Amino acid sequence: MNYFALIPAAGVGARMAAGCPKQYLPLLGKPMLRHTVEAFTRSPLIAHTYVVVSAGDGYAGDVLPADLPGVTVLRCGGATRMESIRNGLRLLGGTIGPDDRVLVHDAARPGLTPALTAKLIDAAGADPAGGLLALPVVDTVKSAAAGKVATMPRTGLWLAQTPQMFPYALLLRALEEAPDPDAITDDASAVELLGLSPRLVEGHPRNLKVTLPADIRIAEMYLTMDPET
Ligand SMILES: Nc1ccn([C@@H]2O[C@H](COP(=O)(O)OP(=O)(O)OP(=O)(O)O)[C@@H](O)[C@H]2O)c(=O)n1
Ligand SMILES: C[C@](O)(CO)[C@H](O)COP(=O)(O)O
Repeated sequence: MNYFALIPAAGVGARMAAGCPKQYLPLLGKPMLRHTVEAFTRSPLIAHTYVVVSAGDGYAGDVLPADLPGVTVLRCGGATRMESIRNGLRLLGGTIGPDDRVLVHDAARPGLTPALTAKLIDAAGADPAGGLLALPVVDTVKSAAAGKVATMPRTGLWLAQTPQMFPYALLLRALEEAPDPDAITDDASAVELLGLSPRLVEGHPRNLKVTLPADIRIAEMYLTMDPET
């Protein structure tokens, strides 16, 4: 069984309001996407890394030159994260075997390390339902609906990170069969809709999703830290 990384990188980062898609913003002088890709190219467990960008992406060629070893750019991005991933998986049908594992990882999570990838593969690589990095909720959780605020029990709640790792055939089927793809915000939820329970493996705060401008400084701080922490 081989492990492949698939990085959806076709979003624009609307919440960032930057002059270019957020995955190309410099972190410590290097585009965010390059940090993310290198987390996989530095991992001996990953056979190849595929990056999904939009057809008209004008940045990818500079950030990920065609001769970057172990990396292929696929210009098949869609209107949503899920569409970008599904389009990439369809294109890789003849390349990745049904039981090979695909690790889907957001371009916007540059703090991933080979150690975290190894932890996920070690804990869930053999699980037919797959698995994902996630963090147990540490804050008190409130719900607010129709003017009523209530407190939710936080026991058993986790925040999903990526990579999210599944057998290729299972993930493609889950995304093809999802009844409401717009409601699917991560890959694991599509697999859960098939009645399966992907394994939760504790991740690390350094693997944050860079979503808001303030996240850039936090991501840079983690990138200066020892990747084994
Ligand atoms: N049509 C899309 C939308 C998002 N993504 C990717 O999905 C990941 C997670 O999405 P998010 O970080 O939320 O990206 P955006 O939707 O681009 O940003 P925002 O939520 O800030 O608007 C990112 O790596 C992004 O590049 C994608 O490949 N195709
Ligand atoms: C997949 C994900 O990173 C899990 O936390 C997240 O849902 C993706 O972000 P989006 O803003 O929902 O696209």
